[in-house]
Amino acid sequence: MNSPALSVRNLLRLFRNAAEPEAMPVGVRNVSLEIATGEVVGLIGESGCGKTTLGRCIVGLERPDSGEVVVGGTDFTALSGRDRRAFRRNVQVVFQKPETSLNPRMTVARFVGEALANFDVVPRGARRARLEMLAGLVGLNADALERYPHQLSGGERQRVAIMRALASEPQVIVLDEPTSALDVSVQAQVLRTLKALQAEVGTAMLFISHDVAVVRYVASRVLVMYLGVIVEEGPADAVFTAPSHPYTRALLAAAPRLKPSGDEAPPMHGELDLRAARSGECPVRPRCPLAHDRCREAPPMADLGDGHRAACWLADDLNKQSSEPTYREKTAS
Ligand SMILES: Nc1ncnc2c1ncn2[C@@H]1O[C@H](COP(=O)(O)OP(=O)(O)OP(=O)(O)O)[C@@H](O)[C@H]1O
Repeated sequence: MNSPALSVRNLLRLFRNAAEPEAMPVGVRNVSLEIATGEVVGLIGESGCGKTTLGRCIVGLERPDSGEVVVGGTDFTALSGRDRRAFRRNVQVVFQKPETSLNPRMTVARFVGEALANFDVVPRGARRARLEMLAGLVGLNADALERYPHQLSGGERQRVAIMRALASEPQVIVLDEPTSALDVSVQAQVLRTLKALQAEVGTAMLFISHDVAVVRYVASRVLVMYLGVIVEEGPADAVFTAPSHPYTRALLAAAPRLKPSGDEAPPMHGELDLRAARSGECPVRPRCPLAHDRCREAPPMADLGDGHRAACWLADDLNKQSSEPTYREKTAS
């Protein structure tokens, strides 16, 4: 990879539950990742596994306990005050509900124009042309620029949020479940726009979703998170066609639109439960249908080639097994 647009190193952000002081704290545990310019990386995992916390640390809404978030060579976590605020132009976020970021009293032109002015992106006289260009990029008509949020549909509002995120020409955009609140047909349109944007603007994107089918559509690389750690990562094709961690296999098997018809991927036992996890062990052990004695020791990331890695003692075997034609046919969407 050329020098990455985003490099997260050993990021730690844990929350303790005051009511259960002996339980393992929840959050993000020593996560490292890189995203290249123009790359869309998907982050999948069950609700509560730490996806949003990681995204919030990357965009500076949450301060990590330790670790680095390096964007264009600068460690964002080391900045404070005015430097930190100014640096925000490089890392933008799009949330699930655009209502949480749009200003109901501002037209689209004013709302997005504010970002152009705040970050001094283009001279005042060039702002209107830039707004029209940005509207075109996200698939909005120029007349939408004069509307207020309540005059737009849900899909249009999300396009405005994406437009505002793009306005400051960031190096990285974190999209946290950006299409989960939209109707399925609108979701598809917004996803197509995001894919087109990837080719056009070259911003690095971290696309967070619990919907593995959506991630499969937009991302070229995928990270799978479990209780705050990355348990599998790699090119989307490799992870989706040859999942090599029991958790990834269970996650894909449970996805309505990717479900294999066979029983090659046994489901995880029970719910995500941190109280069952023991430090030093494989975090998935209490729920893993393939758990064995060795899993009392946390497995290292096994290198499966081409950047595909999985933290499981059985990763090589699972990789071979799920690369077999029968499994691949069944998991093809
Ligand atoms: N400010 C906070 N204080 C205490 N606990 C928190 C805080 N923020 C997050 N958590 C806990 O950290 C864990 C991870 O939450 P997070 O929202 O990052 O997960 P997620 O994978 O994004 O889930 P979801 O898809 O439901 O948003 C959860 O157990 C959550 O309750």
